[in-house]
Amino acid sequence: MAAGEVSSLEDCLEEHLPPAVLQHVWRMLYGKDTRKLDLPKSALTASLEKDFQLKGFGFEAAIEQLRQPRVVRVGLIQNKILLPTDSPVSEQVAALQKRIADIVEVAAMCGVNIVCLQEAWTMPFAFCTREKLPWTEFAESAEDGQTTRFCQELARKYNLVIVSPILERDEFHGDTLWNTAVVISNSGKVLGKTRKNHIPRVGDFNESTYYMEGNTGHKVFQTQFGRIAVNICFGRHHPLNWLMYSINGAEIIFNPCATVGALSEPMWPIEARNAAIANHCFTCGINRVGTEHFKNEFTSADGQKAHHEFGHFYGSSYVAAPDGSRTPGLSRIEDGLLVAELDLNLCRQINDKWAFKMTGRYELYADELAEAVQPNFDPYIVTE
Ligand SMILES: NC(=O)NCCC(=O)O
Repeated sequence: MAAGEVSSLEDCLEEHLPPAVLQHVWRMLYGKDTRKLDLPKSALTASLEKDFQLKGFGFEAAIEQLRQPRVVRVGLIQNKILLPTDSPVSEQVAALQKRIADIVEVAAMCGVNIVCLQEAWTMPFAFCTREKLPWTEFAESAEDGQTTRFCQELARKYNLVIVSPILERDEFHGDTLWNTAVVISNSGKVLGKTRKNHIPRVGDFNESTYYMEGNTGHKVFQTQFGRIAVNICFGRHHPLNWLMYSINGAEIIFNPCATVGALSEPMWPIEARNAAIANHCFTCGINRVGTEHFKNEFTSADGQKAHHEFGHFYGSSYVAAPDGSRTPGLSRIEDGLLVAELDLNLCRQINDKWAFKMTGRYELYADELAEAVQPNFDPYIVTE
């Protein structure tokens, strides 16, 4: 176990609660039981050899008369960086690519159709430092950068869709940097890209020093395995961001993140799960793991001493379903692959049951928000 870090909430409960009680606690905390997937022995052996956690769970939907089940397997990958942050940029990227290639191979063995990697997966989360070099050197073209080409090869080889969140350099628009997820089809083609809409200005997340708020709206990508969208990290705090992906038809919304325990851990199990409930879709929260060390000290502008570390990235990646159930999380300290089998029919079944879309009264909010964003907005407060 990493110094001072608990491996997971699930491990703590299993260690300390009697089995008869545990069963009720799981139901109260995680809703309807998810089925444990029977993953191939070869995949389990490979995950042990390559030293990452492998877990698999399935969500059920009711059998319908007129629609076949729409079963898809997603793979969520969380990982530490591998080399010291002052190693040459190209070596850091190459080491991470090798690690991801190993984990994606196991995802393919488990029949995964769509893989999502963590936010800015090719690099340390160096935005705390506010230094430009060498971090901006990790930025690449979304269309034909070496990371996209690497993912294209994997996508073709294993016939799976890959969501690859990177730091993007847009050479055609003044070398602008963006925080972008590239969606690569199982055919190997780049289906498109979608940029992070909401940029944090909290704690050491000094990301606004590097890139701009995304300008790609709320795109949804039609893949062979269902309609997917990507709400990058800080966007998970914004219910309207999730809502717009859902309004555009997303059945699965991936939420690749980089976030640390002291800041956001109490929010983590709630936000993506609530979005799955509110929007009748599946959501997948992915967070990196480990503690990253930077050579030069930086301050948090809070009067405390300068330091070299951002804090602990607590992993805990999970999948939530529209009926409010969720998988257990991956470890808080280890690399991991979470495989989840989803029947996308569950989205419409829950929509028909709870009807949050039908009862949403969006026209009320459209009108009121249109007024609220005007410079001369007068808040509707009733006084005596
Ligand atoms: N990467 C990122 O946007 N992190 C912000 C902190 C958080 O949302 O928990």
